[in-house]
Amino acid sequence: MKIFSKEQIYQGDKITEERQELPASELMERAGLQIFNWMHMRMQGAQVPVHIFCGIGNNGGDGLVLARHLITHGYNVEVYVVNCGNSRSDDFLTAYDKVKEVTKKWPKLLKCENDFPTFHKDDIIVDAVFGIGLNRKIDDWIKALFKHFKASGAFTLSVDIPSGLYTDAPIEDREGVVRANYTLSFQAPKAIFFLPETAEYTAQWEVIDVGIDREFLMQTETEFELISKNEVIPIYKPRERFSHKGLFGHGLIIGGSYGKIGAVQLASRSVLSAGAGLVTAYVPKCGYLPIQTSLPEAMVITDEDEYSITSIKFDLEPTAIGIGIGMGKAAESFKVFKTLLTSTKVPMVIDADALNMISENKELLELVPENSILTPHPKELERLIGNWTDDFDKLKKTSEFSLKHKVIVIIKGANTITVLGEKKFINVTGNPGMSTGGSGDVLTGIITGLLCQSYSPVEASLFGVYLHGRAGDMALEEYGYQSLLASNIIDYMGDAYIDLFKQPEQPQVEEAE
Ligand SMILES: NC(=O)C1=CN([C@@H]2O[C@H](COP(=O)(O)OP(=O)(O)OC[C@H]3O[C@@H](n4cnc5c(N)ncnc54)[C@H](O)[C@@H]3O)[C@@H](O)[C@H]2O)[C@H](O)CC1
Ligand SMILES: [K+]
Repeated sequence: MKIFSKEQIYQGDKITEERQELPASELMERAGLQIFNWMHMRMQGAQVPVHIFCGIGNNGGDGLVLARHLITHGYNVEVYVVNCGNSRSDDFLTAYDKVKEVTKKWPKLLKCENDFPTFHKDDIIVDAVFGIGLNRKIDDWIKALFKHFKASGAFTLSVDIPSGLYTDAPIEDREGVVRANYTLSFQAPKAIFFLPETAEYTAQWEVIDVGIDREFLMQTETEFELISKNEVIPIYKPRERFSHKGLFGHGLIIGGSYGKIGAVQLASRSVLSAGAGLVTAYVPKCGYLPIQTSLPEAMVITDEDEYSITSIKFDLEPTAIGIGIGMGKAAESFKVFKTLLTSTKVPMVIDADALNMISENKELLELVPENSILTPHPKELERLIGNWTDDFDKLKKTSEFSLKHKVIVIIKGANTITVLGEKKFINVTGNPGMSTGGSGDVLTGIITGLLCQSYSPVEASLFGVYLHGRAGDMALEEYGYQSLLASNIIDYMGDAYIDLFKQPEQPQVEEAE
């Protein structure tokens, strides 16, 4: 799913109004009605007090349209206009007049803290103060209002985005942002719902379709894209009936050192669970027995050294290589890694200590083959690209790094982001149970396994990250957040594949009018 920028959203509105020949404020009418439908379906006429806080722009206008529908359907509604400026938008004013047509109880004007209403924790707050149009720091009394929302403990529903967030810039003051229990966002989610510094402001989100011009939506290229099942199904390569293991490639996992052989076992097993035909583990001698006994499906080649990798010599032709897991940074390991970078022609996933070796010897970057996949967690990323001031700065620097060195960077985290030049793909699967030792080794193995089956490096990255997270989500149901182990993620890879083609269960609730 595409994630549009603020400028693209405004442009989409304009194009839609022209092409569909819509009267002014029709999109706002659609937006407000859809939010009403969402609430009405859940509330079924319940008389819970609903407090709607409207700004003076179009986000506020959406709140006013919602208020009108709730009032005409007999809900218990209080409407407030948060008087944050003088320039009310035209559509806001139209929506305001229409509210006055349906009730004698006019919206209350809030100008300062003394005007704040009190509410109960069982009430509902609708936050329609600021949408994507926020363009400067908010006043202190509005910040106090948002703190007042939070202190009440009432369920807070944000319209489009939690007020106080910018769509394309970091937060200025963390207390000046509404904490939404739910956000109903128009046409597409916003990137800030997924970035580490801003995701916490909305516990859940849903997209509301306001009927923006389809052609515009299809043809507009976006910087961000959300990767969920719909996006990976077209990537999936089905198996032919008469296939054999020779068609699915031979993965080579290079890594391990004394005490860190398990990482290679996990990655090698993941290569096979992702569907590669064969896997070979290249480990120091001390890894021979553990891998042979714990993973009979794998072949093992050992280094000359007992404890670490000192010479990478093999006479097989791997289809893809995953390197760095548990490898350590011994001087000899560095030398052979450098040699491998110059000699290898097959696609490569570079992880863990291989990334750290690159960070400590930046000249290695010149040798990294084009389209290699780098899989850093945030600390490893910082060592690679330097520190950043905020999420936006981090993504900008990662894009520059990706463009300069022609590599794909997978920033691992709660919403793993795959960066390919300017483009950023945000993954939706995965859960905090996966923050456990070995989880990254599994990801490296899965992506290597997909590269073996002729998925392109971008496809393997997106599909691999998705499958890894999905398998983790399915494993969570059995093991729970605390007990989930990296090997459980591998156990659920089969289910993650099968789940790709399962139809979601249809909700049994009838739509309200
Ligand atoms: N396709 C869609 O997504 C649709 C979205 N809609 C809604 O419209 C808003 C965007 O509306 P806009 O009027 O451009 O901006 P806002 O309502 O977010 O408010 C801006 C408003 O407030 C002023 N302002 C900005 N920053 C501050 C500040 N710090 N302090 C005080 N005042 C501030 C600014 O000058 C404006 O006057 C979008 O989010 C949706 O909710 C459409 O209704 C339907 C189509
Ligand atoms: K809002």
